[in-house]
Order: sequence, then C-alpha cells, then structure tokens
Amino acid sequence: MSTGVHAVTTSNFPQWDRELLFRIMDNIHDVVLVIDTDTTIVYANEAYARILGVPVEKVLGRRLDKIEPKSEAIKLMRSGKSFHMGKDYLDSLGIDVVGSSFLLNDGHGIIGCVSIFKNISEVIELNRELEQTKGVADYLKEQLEQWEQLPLSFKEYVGQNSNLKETLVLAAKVAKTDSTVLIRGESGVGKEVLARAVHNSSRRKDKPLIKVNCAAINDNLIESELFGYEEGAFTGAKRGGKLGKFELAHSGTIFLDEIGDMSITMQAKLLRVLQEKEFERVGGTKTIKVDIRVIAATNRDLETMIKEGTFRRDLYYRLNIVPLNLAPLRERKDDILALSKTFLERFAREIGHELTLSPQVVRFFQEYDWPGNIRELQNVLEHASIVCNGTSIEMFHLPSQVLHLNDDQLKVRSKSQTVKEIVASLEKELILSALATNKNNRTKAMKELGFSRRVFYDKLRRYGIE
Ligand SMILES: Nc1ncnc2c1ncn2[C@@H]1O[C@H](COP(=O)(O)OP(=O)(O)OP(=O)(O)O)[C@@H](O)[C@H]1O
Repeated sequence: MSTGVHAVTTSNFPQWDRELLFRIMDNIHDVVLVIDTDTTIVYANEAYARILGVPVEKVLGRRLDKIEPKSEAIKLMRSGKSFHMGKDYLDSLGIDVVGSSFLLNDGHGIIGCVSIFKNISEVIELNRELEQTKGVADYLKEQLEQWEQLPLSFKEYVGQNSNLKETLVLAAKVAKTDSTVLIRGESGVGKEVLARAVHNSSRRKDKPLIKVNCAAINDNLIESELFGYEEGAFTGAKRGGKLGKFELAHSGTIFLDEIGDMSITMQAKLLRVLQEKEFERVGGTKTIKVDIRVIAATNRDLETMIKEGTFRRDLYYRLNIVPLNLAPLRERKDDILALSKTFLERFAREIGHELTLSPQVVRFFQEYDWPGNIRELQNVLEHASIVCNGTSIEMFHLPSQVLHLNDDQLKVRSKSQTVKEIVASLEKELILSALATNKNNRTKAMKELGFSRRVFYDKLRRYGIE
C-alpha cells in the first residue's frame, strides 16, 4: 500500500512511523541536523554526537545562530535560496565538514532547514600535510640553488675561543628544548650556521627548518610570505592560494633572520603568532594553528631600537628568552687559523691541490679587523685560492680591498699608536697593496710608489716583506 510519494508498506514491512524514521536517521553515518525558522535545533541524529563529539542533549533546543553564526545552514536561511552544497567550517568545534543543506517546506511554507554533512578534518589535515610537503620540496629546491656548505651541527662548528665555547654550550642545551632563541651578532659571524646547528640538534631535526629573511622582503609582501594567502586574496594571487613560511615550518623550526629589520606593523602581527601559535592566511577567515619552534637573529641594537620606538618591547621580551651572542671575529682571533684551515681544505678539494698560508698572510690575518667577519674571511680565501697558482697563498693573492685600511681602522689605530708607527704601518700597507695590484712585480710596484730601488728594498727589509 502506498503511504506517500516515495514509500509503500508491504506484509513484511507493515508500518512507517516516526520511531522507524528516527531509527533510520540514527543509522546514517553522516550528521543530520534540523533547525526551525528561529534556527533552534529540533533534531540531531546519533552521528552528530559520534562525529562532532558533542552529546545531542546538549544542543537540542539551542539556537544554531548563537553556536555557529557563520555556518552554511544559517547563511541559507538568510539568503532566500533553497539549497547549498559544499564545504563548511564549524568555528565552535574547529572542524571542517562537507555536505548539503536545504530548506524544509511542509507544504504550507518553510518550517526550517536540514543539514547533512560529514567531518572531513582528517582529509583536510592530510591535504595540508601534502601541501606542506610540496611547499617544503619547492623551498628546498630553491635553497639548493644557493646552497652553501654550512656546518650542520655543533660538532662541525669551527671555533675554540672560550667565549664561543660558552655560547655553544648554552646553544646545545637550549637546542633540546622548544624555547625561542635569539641569536645576536654582527653580519657574517655565523648566526645562520648556529641556527642550523640548534635545529639539527633538536627533536625537530627531521622536520623542516624554514628561513625567512625579514630584511629582504618588502612590507607589502611579507605578510603573505609569512602567513600565506587564499585564492583571490589580491590581484596576481596564485590559483589555490599559497602556503606561508609558518605553515611550511609546521612541526619544525622557523628561522627569522634580520628580525630587527621588520616593520613595526609586521612586528605586531608576528607577536600574535608567537603568543598564540595561530594566524589567518591573507584573505582568509579560518584560523590556522601551527606547532613551531622560533629562532630569530639580528645584527641590530634592539635595545636602542626599543628606546627609539622602532622595535616593540613586548616582541623583544617574547624573543629574548634565550639570547645567544656571537662575538665578532676580531674578538676571537684565536679562531682565525682553524677557520682558515677549514675553508682552505674545502677550496683545495675544489681546485685539486693543497693550499697553505704564507707567514706574512698569517700575520696579516691576525692584525686585520675583519669587519665582514667569517663571511669576509671565507671570501678572501676563496678569492686567493682562485688567484693563486701554486700552493702557498701570499699577500699579493689577497683581494685589494682588504689591503686598504679604512678610516675607522685608522682612527682606532691612532688611539694607541704614535704618529711614526701609524705612518710606518700605512707605508707598509701601501707597499703590500702596490705589490698585490702588480702581481708581486717589485719593479712595477716600486715605480708606482715613486721610490728609488735602494729606498724600496730597504723598506721591504724593514717591514719584513719577502
Ligand atoms: N663556525 C663556522 N664554521 C665554518 N663556517 C662558518 C662558521 N661560521 C660561519 N661560517 C661561514 O661564514 C659565512 C657567514 O655565516 P652566516 O651566514 O651564518 O652569518 P650571519 O651572521 O648569519 O650573517 P648575516 O647577519 O649577514 O646573515 C657562511 O658562509 C658560513 O659558511
């Protein structure tokens, strides 16, 4: 016997009643939710409790526009449309769902809305992991192109200086924790190398270490670079949106290099992420949570910047939990030879024969101030290893800019030296420089400097130039 448009009864299936319908609904694996025109929840099936983790009794009689004001069911009730299908995000539970909603008409008019949906958080999470893996692969490909052979752990960190050792001991201790680390030091002292060593000695070592150079990205781009963006967030945005560095670093470490160069507006946004470990993509509304370890580095004087109002005090306290200070190379000259040896071994492998430093170069390296620190030392040796044909690196193999003293160095010298000593050291530098530019051709250097042969050789002897 027909009981309605889509149902019949038979001798084996004699009746259709309310209870039977509810039993069927309770066996549906998707959530079924019915609200009335006031958005009061009048029905929820058993899957509701199982999938969303909230007992049905807790929600029956409550208004959905108070619990989930942004849900698709509420939007549908207000839009005048009758049907919606697609993804939704339940803010109150932090769950992604997919399904459909339709307005319920009892034949006389609209009496409510029905939503049927399933939890797809796991799928979304898997997708996010996939996107992250793809993003990390792209990032690593990019990095590979500019790859430097950096030491990867504390073991390989070159340096015996006692201050450096203290810093390394502290760094190794903090590496085992999840604490935020702030690395301070002049440009080229090895802050990035230390950041890598900390990451590689932490429990996150198999997860990504993502670097952001805060000084290299302009203010308009840095927000989307850090937090990513949704499709259509701005003109030129990629289809499907883009993951930001914070999402790429999820479960790993983010290395915020040159943090002192970040604008004050971005500092405020960064502070929120550091405090809450959550953010929204540019053009997005969904809050994304990340599990990250933060390592920041700067060569700027943050304390003065705070006084000048260009660096936020609260951000400073957030970052400065474990400060690691790396001294400039001029204050750890005892490490110059060990570092030189490491670099020379590397360059010797590249050019295929051994390389050593002449005694004059060793002496010069100890006297020189190294304003560009370890990076400068590495560059000087790379230059010399290319220019040098034999195995011994001589003064004239060094790049001419290191042989010229700058004004600052002259000022420093003048404090502790007599005029006679300054003139002598300047004269020596000029002779070394003339020899370097003339590829050690003494006659040419002598003529360039306007000395007679006797005076020139006398000076070479006096200054120990061989
Ligand atoms: N202890 C070390 N052993 C070997 N090489 C090192 C060491 N420290 C630094 N270097 C080398 O010196 C160069 C500069 O190091 P790094 O980039 O870490 O400096 P930085 O302080 O981060 O510089 P910047 O502030 O300019 O970013 C790198 O090429 C690195 O290979």
